[in-house]
Amino acid sequence: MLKIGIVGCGAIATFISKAIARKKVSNAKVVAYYDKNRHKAEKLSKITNADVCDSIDELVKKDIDLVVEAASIKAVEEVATKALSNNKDVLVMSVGAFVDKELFLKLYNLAKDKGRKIYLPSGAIAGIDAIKSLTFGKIEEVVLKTTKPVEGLKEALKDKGIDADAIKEPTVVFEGDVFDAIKQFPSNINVSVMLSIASEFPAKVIIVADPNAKTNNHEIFVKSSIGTLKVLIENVPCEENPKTSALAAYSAIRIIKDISEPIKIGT
Ligand SMILES: NC(=O)C1=CN([C@@H]2O[C@H](COP(=O)(O)OP(=O)(O)OC[C@H]3O[C@@H](n4cnc5c(N)ncnc54)[C@H](O)[C@@H]3O)[C@@H](O)[C@H]2O)C=CC1
Ligand SMILES: O=C([O-])CC(=O)C(=O)O
Repeated sequence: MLKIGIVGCGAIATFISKAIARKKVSNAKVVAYYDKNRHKAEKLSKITNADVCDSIDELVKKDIDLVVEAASIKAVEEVATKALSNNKDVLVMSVGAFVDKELFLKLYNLAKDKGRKIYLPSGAIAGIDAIKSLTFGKIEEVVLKTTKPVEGLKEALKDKGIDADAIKEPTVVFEGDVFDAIKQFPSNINVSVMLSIASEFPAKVIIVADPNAKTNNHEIFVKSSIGTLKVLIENVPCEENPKTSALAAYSAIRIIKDISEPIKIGT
């Protein structure tokens, strides 16, 4: 039985908790939660009967195998460092944190020293399996075009001084590299960092705010000497947090299932 601790008890943690409680993953159980808002952890503990912790330190000292970070980019360094130092594997949802190469190397080396694993789920995009394989050839171009309903981009647009309510037609609100994309849209474009890590190539990113969109769409283009990949995924947003696609949560659930079972399907 894979024992899990979850840091961050929002939309993704809710999906994971329900999937485990409903036995969609039968060889795993949630043992502990921590959220800076204790009330959110208490809500999820009612689903799984797991303990509610008062700190990350308390959670990583529990008898668990895997710590799931589903909180924020800012939380990743502390959660992953403490999990790995306490001999736990860690699954990171806020992959955008790894745009910081120093942090990536620090956690990579810590995991290596400790003999532990860092899991980065495909999240809200598809095609990571093929993109990883394409790195054995020469990658020439990586582009991500993300279109989201205006509502899902509202917070980030406000921070950029853009009035989301004034957007009446599909509008490009960002065009640039992955580094600026994740800085300006930290809760919307973790997928661009995932794509760049998988392809080992900095992605060009275009973000469109569409007042008529009902889904979070990600169009991926990767040109390489091995082949050209084009993927379009139209994701249903989570009710609890429309910025986040349900697929992102299900990709975490799928990794948990893969870790807990004797067979792993796909790359
Ligand atoms: N890799 C991917 O494809 C995707 C990644 N994400 C990222 O996954 C993370 C979780 O997403 P959601 O569940 O939708 O977010 P959410 O906003 O619904 O929930 C996050 C929870 O974490 C808590 N939290 C934030 N910082 C914390 C900290 N330092 N310590 C403890 N708790 C903390 C909040 O109180 C909240 O309850 C976010 O960073 C999000 O941007 C989201 C979608 C796709
Ligand atoms: O869930 C999505 O569609 C993508 C997302 O929010 C992210 O990558 O941060």
